Amino acid sequence: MFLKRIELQGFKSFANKTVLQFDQDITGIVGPNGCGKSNINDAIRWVLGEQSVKSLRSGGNMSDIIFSGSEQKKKVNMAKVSLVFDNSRRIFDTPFDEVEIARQIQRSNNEATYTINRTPCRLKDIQELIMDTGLGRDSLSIISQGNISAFADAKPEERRSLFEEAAGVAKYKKRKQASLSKLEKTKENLDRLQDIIDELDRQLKPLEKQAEKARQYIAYREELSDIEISVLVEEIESYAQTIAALQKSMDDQNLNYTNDTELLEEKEERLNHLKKSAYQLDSRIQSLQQEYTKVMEESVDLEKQKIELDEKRKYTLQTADLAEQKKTLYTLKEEARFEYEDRKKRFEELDEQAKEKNDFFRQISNRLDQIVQEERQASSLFQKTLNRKHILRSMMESPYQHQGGVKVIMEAKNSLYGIEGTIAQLLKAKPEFGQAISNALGGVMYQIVTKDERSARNAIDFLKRNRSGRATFLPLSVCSPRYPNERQKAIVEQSEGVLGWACDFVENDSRYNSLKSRLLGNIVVTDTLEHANEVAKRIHYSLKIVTKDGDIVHTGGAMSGGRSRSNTNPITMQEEMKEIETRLSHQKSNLEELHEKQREYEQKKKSIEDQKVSLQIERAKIENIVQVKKEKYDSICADYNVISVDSSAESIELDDSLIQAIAKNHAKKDELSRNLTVERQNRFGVGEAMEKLEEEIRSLRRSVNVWVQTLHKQEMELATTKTKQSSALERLNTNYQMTYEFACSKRKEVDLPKAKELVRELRAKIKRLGNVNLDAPQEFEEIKERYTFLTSQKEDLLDASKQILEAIDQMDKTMVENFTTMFNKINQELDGVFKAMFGGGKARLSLVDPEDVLNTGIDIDVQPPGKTIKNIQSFSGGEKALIAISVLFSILQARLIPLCIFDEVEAALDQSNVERFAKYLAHFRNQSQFIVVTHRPGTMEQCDTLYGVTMQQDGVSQILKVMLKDAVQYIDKEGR
Ligand SMILES: Nc1ncnc2c1ncn2[C@@H]1O[C@H](COP(=O)(O)OP(=O)(O)OP(=O)(O)O)[C@@H](O)[C@H]1O
Repeated sequence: MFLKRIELQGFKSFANKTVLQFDQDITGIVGPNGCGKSNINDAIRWVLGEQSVKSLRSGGNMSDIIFSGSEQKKKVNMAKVSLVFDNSRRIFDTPFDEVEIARQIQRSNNEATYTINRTPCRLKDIQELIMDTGLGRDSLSIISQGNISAFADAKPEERRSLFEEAAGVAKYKKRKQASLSKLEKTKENLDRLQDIIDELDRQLKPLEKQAEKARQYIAYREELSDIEISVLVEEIESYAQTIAALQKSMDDQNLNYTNDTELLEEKEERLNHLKKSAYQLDSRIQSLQQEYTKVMEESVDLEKQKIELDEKRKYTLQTADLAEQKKTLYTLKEEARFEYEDRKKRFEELDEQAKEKNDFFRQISNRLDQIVQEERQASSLFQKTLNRKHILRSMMESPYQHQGGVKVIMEAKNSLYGIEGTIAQLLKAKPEFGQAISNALGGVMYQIVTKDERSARNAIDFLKRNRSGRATFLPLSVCSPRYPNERQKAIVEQSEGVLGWACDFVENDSRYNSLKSRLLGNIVVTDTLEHANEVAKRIHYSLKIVTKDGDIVHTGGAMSGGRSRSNTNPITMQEEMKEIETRLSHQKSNLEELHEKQREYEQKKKSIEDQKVSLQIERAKIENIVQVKKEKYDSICADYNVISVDSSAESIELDDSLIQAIAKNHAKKDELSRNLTVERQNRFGVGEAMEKLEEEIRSLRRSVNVWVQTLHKQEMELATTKTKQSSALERLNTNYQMTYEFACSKRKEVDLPKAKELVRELRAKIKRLGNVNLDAPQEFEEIKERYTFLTSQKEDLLDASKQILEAIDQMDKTMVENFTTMFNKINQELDGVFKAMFGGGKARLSLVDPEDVLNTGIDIDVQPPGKTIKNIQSFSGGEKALIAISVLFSILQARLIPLCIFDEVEAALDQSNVERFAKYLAHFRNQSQFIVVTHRPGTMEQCDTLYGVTMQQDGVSQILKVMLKDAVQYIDKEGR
């Protein structure tokens, strides 16, 4: 048997678990009205998926099919029905030999659950399982009295489903439906896709242009950066060379300018001095000249007197007697002697003076040599200090030469965000505390203070990117101040030798107060290391102590100190520079003093030399005169001695006033003349010196002028070059995020003028490109990719819809074929069945629209024996039922239907027709299984087994299995 068993529990009137076993082909279900027979039919349909509450003859809800209770029996809350099929013939498309389909419903949630072979499943699974098996909703396999009459009364289109079910096209129809909705969806998808594709297509064209532009821009930029980096490096280098050369030249010029200016001042001073000397010399010469003129006048007068006297004596010698001659000669002799001795004495005096001058000259020369020596030493010391100043100045200009990272960050400061400066720049030591503060800070002075952590991160990134070394950053945002505790404070401030706290000796912007106090707030400054040790001991080595000299007693007691050869650092530089400036100023004034002395002694030396020469000349002159005077005296002595007369000449009272006056006059004249010569020589020397000086001053003024102009020009050039250099550096930083050092590693050999021209051209090209959307290439690629993807999707969808259409076409063909075949087959059978049922006549099925096999309605043309009416509506109820039964049997003939459930289908037939029906039904024994609900004995007769359904007072249906012979008795008992 196909349907082996039905189990009902809680379903409608079957409150208790009830099992109906089917062992025979035709099973009759009999019983009085209202006992629950049709409920079995309902139960089968319910399990097979019936959803219509109405067709199940129930209330408004599906849960109304659950046994609702009776006067004697309480309602139940669950209904369950299961059907057990024998599937050894594989009527269901499943590999199991037995298939149990069950449905269950709870009153509480009104929800049904399904199982196939006790595995939960969906309603759809059950529908698919029974599809085209002949058990479907629209088949005639489960048929009631109502269906039978409805078939005859139905419109041709409504009848069609029965034939479709018989032809097994339902699955194709369903598949077609699914395909059509799939096609619809595909079409919708296609439309949506097409809209998107159109939109993308609209975007693609302008985006492609933009992308091309962006690519061009990027290519230009890459080319530009390639060249410009090299150009910038070249330029920066050339600027650096120019700057170095300019600075060197300016240093030289400055030195020249300073030297020349100082020289000029000095020379001008000297010129003034010389002018004064010249004036004094002129006055002195004038007064000497006047005196000399006077002495000369006196000399003329005296000479005149002397000539007159000598004339007289000459006359006496010629005319007087010997005694008188002798007297005269005696007078002459004494005068000659006087003159001789007088000149001799003067000669000796001059000699003495010449010697003295020589000694003095030597002394002055020695002193001058000494001064020259001192000047040389002072000058070399000055030069050394000056050199140190230059070194220091270049160190100040580049204080982080040895801290690569710090140097790079400070150079790129302007193009980086939030760089405040180094600790050394922000915390300035007060005078004399540079050493203490710099040692207290140590390496920390090179840390770079940033606004916040983000700026520090940014700067570290910059160093990494450029591989430019390391640096330590101190974000201001994390700087909390540090203070000594009250106890430390009290002890420190009362200790001997304490100068204060390190932060007292620092000047800074108030913004950096917390920075200062964090780094120096609890460092003590003392005057000496001894005091530092004492304080450290008193505070139990809990604070760092630094001496003014920079020695340190660390927390814990470790000590460091000493002095390195050069302890120049950014903090002490300033102080050292000041100290050097002071030293330079002292050394300079010392040098000037020495120069002054040197000049003074040179002048002295020259003057003494002149005097010496003059003395020598005079000495030589006098030496001759002494000789002449001696000869004259000797000659007069000889003349005197020749005269032998005694004239008592020796007793003559000599009047030598004239001769003395003449001698004095001579001496005076000589002295004046000598002095005049010396002074004139001096004056000449001064004049010469003045002229030379004036010439030198003029030339110096010209040089100073040239230095000033050159310096000015060079200053301008330096400023311009520096600006150009920093703008090139800034361009490197801003445009390429590169430091100069990093850029050097990227540099290529370029021909600078050509490269510059190329840079200009590329810039112009970039400018001509106008606004550029740099995201365009990526956007274009993305959209293009999407466009291609969607286009291929569209192709796929088109293919898919083509395939669906083909499948539908194929399904249509199959359906037409199957339907036509089945229709023809049923039609063929119908006439025979009809004849058998009606005992003659004829019947034929026809398609309303044979052209549209898939949708056409179906007409039945019947002509019972002896009747002429053809309109089916005009037949009686029994006839209509018989027609419907004929069609049903025709279908059963045409195809296998494994199970048919007839619920009082023959109710409207008369006895003879019931018998005919029942006999005909018996034909299908061994072919199909029948479950027949009936009240008609004729039908019952043909049943192999009968189930009697009874309902007692409690409103619960019960089953009683009876064999046919018992049934006959049963019928007899009932009297029907
Ligand atoms: N939910 C339900 N709970 C309890 N009883 C129910 C329920 N639904 C229907 N019934 C009962 O089932 C009976 C109707 O059964 P059914 O229609 O199968 O009778 P029948 O034997 O086919 O009658 P007839 O021979 O007149 O066609 C009624 O007595 C009805 O009260």
